[in-house]
Amino acid sequence: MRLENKVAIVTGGAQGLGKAFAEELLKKGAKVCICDLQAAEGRKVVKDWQQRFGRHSSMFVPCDVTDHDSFQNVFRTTKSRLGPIDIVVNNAGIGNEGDGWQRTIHINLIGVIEGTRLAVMYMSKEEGGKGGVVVNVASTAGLTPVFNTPVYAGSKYGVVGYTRSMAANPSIHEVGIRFTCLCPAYTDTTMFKSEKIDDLKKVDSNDPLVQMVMKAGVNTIEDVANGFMQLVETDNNNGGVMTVTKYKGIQYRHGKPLTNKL
Ligand SMILES: NC(=O)C1=CN([C@@H]2O[C@H](COP(=O)(O)OP(=O)(O)OC[C@H]3O[C@@H](n4cnc5c(N)ncnc54)[C@H](O)[C@@H]3O)[C@@H](O)[C@H]2O)C=CC1
Ligand SMILES: CC/C=C\C[C@H](O)[C@H](O)/C=C/C=C/C=C\C=C\C(=O)C/C=C\CCC(=O)O
Repeated sequence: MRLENKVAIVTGGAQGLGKAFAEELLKKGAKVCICDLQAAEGRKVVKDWQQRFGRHSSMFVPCDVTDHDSFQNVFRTTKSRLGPIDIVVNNAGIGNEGDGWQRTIHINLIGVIEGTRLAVMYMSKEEGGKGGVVVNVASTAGLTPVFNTPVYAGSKYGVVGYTRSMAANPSIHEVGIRFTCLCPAYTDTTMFKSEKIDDLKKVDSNDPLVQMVMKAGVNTIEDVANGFMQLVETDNNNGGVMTVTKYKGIQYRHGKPLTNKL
């Protein structure tokens, strides 16, 4: 997919991976709407991008992906201000395992399903759209058990299964949308820092969590953004599940689609 003048929505784009994904799309000439709970941060980020990439390059819409009306407003506003939507990145996520764990499922799984359904409504050729690509951000915690975050892992397993099932639709060619999944391992963002693993490493390198992280390694945000761009730009990867790990790099599971030369 050539990205020049394409229109993208990135949820959870005010910081971390979502912000990085949006910035890489802007660098390739796409126009991007980010949505997030963090309105002040989101507006600050977009103000910087408008100075760097042009006043009409990007926009921010405050949104809670668990609130259907607020989420639908993102699509409606993006289409009216930037044009028909080509790319939807369901990235927003949290990692709460304690009180209020249900919100982890609501944001990480139900929010992704909501965003994917809105993407079909706005991009499907059967609905008058131009087709496009959906990138649902899961995690390697959606592919392998993670003993200390079972709720989070459950939400991410759900994202992988849901996304692959959407891609398996026999009439997918009439819909004209690629459904893909991005599964990074640990990545150095605010979410990862909340795990306080670095503090743990100082105390007990025999801790099973430390050992799991040491085995998987910790990605930089750039490592994951590189995988993300490959996922978006490769045209024949419907159903593709991409892992990004420090020790294996970028890999597709279930067979590796060719990376088309743009
Ligand atoms: N950091 C890591 O180690 C990994 C992260 N991931 C996934 O990548 C995605 C992004 O993670 P990070 O950038 O690390 O997290 P982060 O915590 O740095 O950023 C998440 C963003 O999502 C926003 N957000 C949270 N709930 C929201 C809601 N209900 N509606 C709208 N926006 C909301 C937050 O305000 C924040 O700006 C998440 O889905 C996460 O599960 C996957 C694998 C590894
Ligand atoms: C509460 C959540 C907070 C932080 C967690 C991070 O955000 C992140 O999402 C969690 C990642 C967990 C990864 C756990 C194990 C990773 C293992 C590997 O990457 C290596 C093994 C398998 C890779 C998957 C596969 O190809 O089978």
